[in-house]
Amino acid sequence: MAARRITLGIDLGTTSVKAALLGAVPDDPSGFEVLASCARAARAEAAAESVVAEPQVREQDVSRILQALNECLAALPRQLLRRVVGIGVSGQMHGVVFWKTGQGCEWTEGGISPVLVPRAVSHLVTWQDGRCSSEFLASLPQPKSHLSVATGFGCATIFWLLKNCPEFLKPYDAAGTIHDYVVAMLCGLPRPLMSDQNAASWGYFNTQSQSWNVEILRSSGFPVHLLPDIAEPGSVAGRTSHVWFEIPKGTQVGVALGDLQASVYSCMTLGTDAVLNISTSVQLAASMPSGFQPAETPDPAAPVAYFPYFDGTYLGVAASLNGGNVLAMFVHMLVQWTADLGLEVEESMVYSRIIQAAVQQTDTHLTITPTVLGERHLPDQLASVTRISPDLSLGHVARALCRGIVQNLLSMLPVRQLQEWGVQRVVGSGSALSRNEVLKQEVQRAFPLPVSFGHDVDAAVGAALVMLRRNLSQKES
Ligand SMILES: Nc1ncnc2c1ncn2[C@@H]1O[C@H](COP(=O)(O)OP(=O)(O)OP(=O)(O)O)[C@@H](O)[C@H]1O
Ligand SMILES: O=C(CO)[C@@H](O)[C@H](O)[C@H](O)[C@H](O)CO
Repeated sequence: MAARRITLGIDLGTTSVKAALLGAVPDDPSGFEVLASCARAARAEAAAESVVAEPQVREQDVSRILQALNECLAALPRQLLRRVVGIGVSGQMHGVVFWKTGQGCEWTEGGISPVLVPRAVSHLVTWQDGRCSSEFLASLPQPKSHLSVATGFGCATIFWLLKNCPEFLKPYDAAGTIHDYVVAMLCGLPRPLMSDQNAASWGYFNTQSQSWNVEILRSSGFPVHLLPDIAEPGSVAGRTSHVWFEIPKGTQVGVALGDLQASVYSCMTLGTDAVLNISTSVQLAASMPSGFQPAETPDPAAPVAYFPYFDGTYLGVAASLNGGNVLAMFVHMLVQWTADLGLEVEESMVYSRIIQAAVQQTDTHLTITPTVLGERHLPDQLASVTRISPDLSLGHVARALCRGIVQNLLSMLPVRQLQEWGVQRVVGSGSALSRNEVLKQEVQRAFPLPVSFGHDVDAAVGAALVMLRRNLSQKES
């Protein structure tokens, strides 16, 4: 009997790194099962001290991300890792990391097998970075793309660095998202490869022609040599250059996906499904009919964006910057206030207490618009709290916060629009949702459509699933 095919999916998220092992199950309607999974908090933001003295800077330490990745791999069953035939990688979109070709990492002995350790690599400037003000963005050339450029987008960050710290860029000759970097390091690629899913998230990329706006960028002095080569998402980027946690040397590694597309891929079973993913941020996405082409020019005021999916198709997406991170800020604030009062409390305990309190408080008049980080289409609109009554219990606040996150998203992409697109069901995904009963209740309350909930390592599952399906179709042809 032929050995069962297993693929590994990795998701390099903003808060955590996740890994999932998938096995093919030909008799099951989904065609796969999750054999094992693992998640590790990266705590990479706290560890990153920026050379840039700007309050809005959001950077992450790449060595912390790789450490979390190594910990995830070490926790997966070795007898399964030995049988992995393909690795799919996804991660936080929009961000940019720089490295020196040939010196981006080192493989060092790590006990069981060699591990990846970053070397000549910058911090990751993430999608949450706010250094590009509205005035700065307005000074940039107009892209030839249907997607507008926002702060935290790779090309905007590079423009900012070029203008404000040109010395910073000098040591580096390669750039990519954090997941492009990991793929390049696993395979020892001489030049990074990037899928259109991630290229579109950097800005100045035309999805119709599948090319960067090279002339527009070059004429503004942009270092175009830093733009990665474009390749199809999930196509083979290369093969692993070392044995890695028992995964054989020479295993195929796919061109990295966006975490949005990977999450959607893991749980959208029908073209009439919408996917609601709540993790650090939150997205509501539905597929556009085949043949759909977005407008030729960007509309920075539009709350819905059209992101490339697979095989020339698009997702219509409301991508809010304010999701699980707003709850995390609230929890962090409570922990800090408690410490200021001379007491100590664990974050995980605060999460479970606020969720419990809000489960008891089934309704509230309190209204919270949770846009603490603004939105890409409304960067200057911050959060607000209204309809405050004397009964301001923890339950009221936590319930209103969860409701606000869902309502804010629906104000960007109303149910009516989903229905016009033919959506008949909503599938919920993401670990902020799967761990929070109140968010689930608010999602069910908000959608007049059937809602089902997936698992909490969805993007990792999606990345593994793309590789599993590609591997099966290669074997069949
Ligand atoms: N103990 C907890 N109970 C409930 N929710 C929690 C708990 N700890 C964290 N969360 C929520 O989970 C969110 C982090 O989710 P997750 O680990 O999926 O992030 P991520 O995958 O790194 O994000 P992304 O995929 O957007 O990059 C936090 O922002 C917080 O809202
Ligand atoms: O949440 C993210 C990273 O943790 C982002 O990659 C989002 O997926 C992204 O901002 C959005 O979905 C598309 O703009």
